[in-house]
Amino acid sequence: MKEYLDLMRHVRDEGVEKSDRTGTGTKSIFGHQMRFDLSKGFPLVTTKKCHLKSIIHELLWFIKGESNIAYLKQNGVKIWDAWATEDGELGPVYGVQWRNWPAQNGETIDQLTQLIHDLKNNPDSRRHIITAWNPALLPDTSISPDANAAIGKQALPPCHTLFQFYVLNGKLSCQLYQRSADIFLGVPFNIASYALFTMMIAQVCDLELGDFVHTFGDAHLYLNHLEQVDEQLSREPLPLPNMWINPEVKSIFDFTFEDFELQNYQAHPHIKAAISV
Ligand SMILES: Nc1nc(=O)c2c([nH]1)NC[C@@H]1CN(c3ccc(C(=O)N[C@@H](CCC(=O)O)C(=O)O)cc3)CN21
Ligand SMILES: O=c1ccn([C@H]2C[C@H](O)[C@@H](COP(=O)(O)O)O2)c(=O)[nH]1
Repeated sequence: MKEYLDLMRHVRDEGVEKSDRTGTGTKSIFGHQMRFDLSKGFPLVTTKKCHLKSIIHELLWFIKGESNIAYLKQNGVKIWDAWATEDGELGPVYGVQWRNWPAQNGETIDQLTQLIHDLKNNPDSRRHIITAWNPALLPDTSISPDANAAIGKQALPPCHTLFQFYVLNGKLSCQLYQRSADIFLGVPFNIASYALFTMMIAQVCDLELGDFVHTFGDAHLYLNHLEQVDEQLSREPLPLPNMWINPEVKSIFDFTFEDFELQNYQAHPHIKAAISV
C-alpha cells in the first residue's frame, strides 16, 4: 500500500492548512490519483489493522439500496451512527441513488442493475457510470445531518460521488471520483470497498481483474490525526492479503457476508483516531 502512504506523506508534508465544515481543521491538497492492480492482491492498508467487517457490511448495505442503518446496526457496524436520526434514517444516500434514483415521472432508475446489464452486453461502452451526486437531494447546510435526513434530504452529500467501469481484453477496471477524502479514517475504507465491489462485479460478469483507479478532489488530513499519521508513516508496509470470494455467486444481489474471506492479512496494530462529524 505504498500509494496510500505516499498520499499520506505528501499531504502531511505539502498540504496547506484549511478550515472545514466540522471545525477540526485540515491539511489539504486538491487533486490526486492512485492506481491498484487488483490481480496483485487485495488493497487493504497493512500499516494499521483495518476492520474489514465494517467495510463488507457497508458495501452489502449500499447494494441493498437502503436509507436506514438498521442492517448495519444488526451486524454491529457503527460507522454511520453519528449522522443518522434516532430511527436510523440517513435520507437518500448512496444505496438509494444507486438503486432507486428518483426520475421525473415518479419512476426510479436502478443504476446498478443497468450497469451490470450493460457490462455484460456492451462491454466496450464508455458510459458505464453510476452517480450518487443528486443536486435535488443535497442537504440544507444550515441544519444538522440528522435534521436533513428527517426531511428526506441526504444527511451528508456523497463523498464517493461517481464511478465508471472500463473493460479491456476481458479485464474490468473501475475509477472512482471522490470529491472529499479523510485520508486517515475514510480512505482505507473507500479503497477496500471499491476494490471489493469491482471484484464482485467482475465475478458476476465473467471478467478478469483490472485496476482500481482512485481519483481525489479535496484530500485532507484532519489536524487531530497528525500524530497517528506520523506513527503510521514510521511503519513498513507488509505484503498484501488475498480476498477469497465464493465463486458460486452469480448475481451482484446474492452476496452475503459469508461469501468473503480475507486470507493472509498481516498488519501492524490498529491506530485509534477521532472522527469529525
Ligand atoms: N470525517 C469523516 N470521515 C469519514 O471517513 C466519513 C465521515 N466523516 N462521514 C461519513 C462516513 C462514515 N465513515 C467512517 C466513519 C467512521 C470510521 C471509523 O471510526 N473507523 C475506525 C473504526 C472502524 C470500525 O468501527 O469498524 C477505524 O479505526 O477505522 C470510518 C469511516 C466514512 N465517512
Ligand atoms: O466514504 C467517505 C465518506 C466521507 N469521507 C469524509 C471526507 C470528509 O472528511 C467528510 C465529509 O465532509 P464534507 O464536508 O461533506 O466533505 O467525510 C470519506 O473520506 N470517505
